[in-house]
Amino acid sequence: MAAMDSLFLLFLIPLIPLSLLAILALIVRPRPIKIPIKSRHVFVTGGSSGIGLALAQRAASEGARVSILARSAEKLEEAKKLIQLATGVEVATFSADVRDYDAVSKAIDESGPIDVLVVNQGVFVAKELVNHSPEDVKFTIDVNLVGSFNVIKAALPAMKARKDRGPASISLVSSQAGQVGIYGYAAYSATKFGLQGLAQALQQEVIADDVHVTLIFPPDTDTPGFEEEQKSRPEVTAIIAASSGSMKTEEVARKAMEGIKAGKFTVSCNFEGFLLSLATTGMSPQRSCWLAFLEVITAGPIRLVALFFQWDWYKAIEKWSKTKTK
Ligand SMILES: NC(=O)C1=CN([C@@H]2O[C@H](COP(=O)(O)OP(=O)(O)OC[C@H]3O[C@@H](n4cnc5c(N)ncnc54)[C@H](OP(=O)(O)O)[C@@H]3O)[C@@H](O)[C@H]2O)C=CC1
Ligand SMILES: CCCCCCCCCCCCCCCC(=O)[C@@H](N)CO
Repeated sequence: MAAMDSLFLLFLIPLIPLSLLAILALIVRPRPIKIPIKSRHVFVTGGSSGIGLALAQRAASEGARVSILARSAEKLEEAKKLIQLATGVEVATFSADVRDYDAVSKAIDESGPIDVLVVNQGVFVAKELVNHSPEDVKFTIDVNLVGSFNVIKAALPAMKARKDRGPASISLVSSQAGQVGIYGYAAYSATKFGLQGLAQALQQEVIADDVHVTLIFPPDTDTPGFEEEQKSRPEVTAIIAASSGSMKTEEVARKAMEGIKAGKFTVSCNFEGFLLSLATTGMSPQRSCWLAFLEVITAGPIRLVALFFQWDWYKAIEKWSKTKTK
């Protein structure tokens, strides 16, 4: 009898995860979606350098019509030549500052209705807040956060008005420093955390128009912007950021494009980034029942892992501040 009972229990055990998975498959929202790239209009802000340039080139090579926007006309021209050389595709360039709503709006209207909007422009200087001038803090917020609002607001009416053109996408390039606050990134992290709120609210507002929002979270990436940042980055910022290693620009663009096409809300770029996304998923939408399953069963343990990371980082900060005050 006892043997029968334990056999029965043995059959019952797998039923628990299986029914959880079945429930999640029923309830995850929004529903999974695929975003086509070929023959569509992809518009990339900050498309003249680094991650944005790599994304624009990737979209062109996949058969999209591509527009790029940035401030410097020279850098835009260079990027245009580079993409043409690599893919044979001629991209449209728009010189505008994302802080200037009218200029952004004019460029977007000129470019024609957008199917896939990639909001990627960003500035970053790693500096302790005490050493950061109020002007620089405001500049970071204006370009990274207010600029993103400007771009999306300017593109939204035409994106919502599309008829029979398939699912559209608005993706935003955040940062792993937009999932966890990091020493030296008070202003920068604040702007990238801001994108999370913008993206979550926006997804609810545009789902009925078949527009799908994606947030991309790269680690340190070997772009021209990063090269510049490294010249003055506090040592402890570099130590903490090293927990997630660094990636090649093309690799980040490949991950980002895969995520956009798969219609994911959250896109992590490496293994540490995947852990970070599990740890910080909170109230964000999840389209995949498999990932939802993983989020539910790892919720407790991943918090423990996060606390170990914090332990390690605070040790580094303590050690570093001692050597500094000596
Ligand atoms: N590199 C990294 O380590 C990481 C980067 N990121 C994020 O990825 C994004 C791209 O970064 P990355 O490729 O490194 O940066 P780059 O500095 O290499 O390129 C930035 C791009 O944004 C444009 N840009 C900057 N300011 C403005 C503005 N006010 N108006 C319009 N365009 C502007 C630049 O052109 P121009 O100057 O001519 O305007 C350029 O095309 C950023 O949002 C960044 O925060 C996230 C994680 C890691
Ligand atoms: C639960 C476990 C979590 C484990 C991993 C945590 C690792 C976090 C590292 C954060 C690195 C931030 C890099 C910012 C890059 C960036 O945006 C700058 N280069 C400026 O552009």
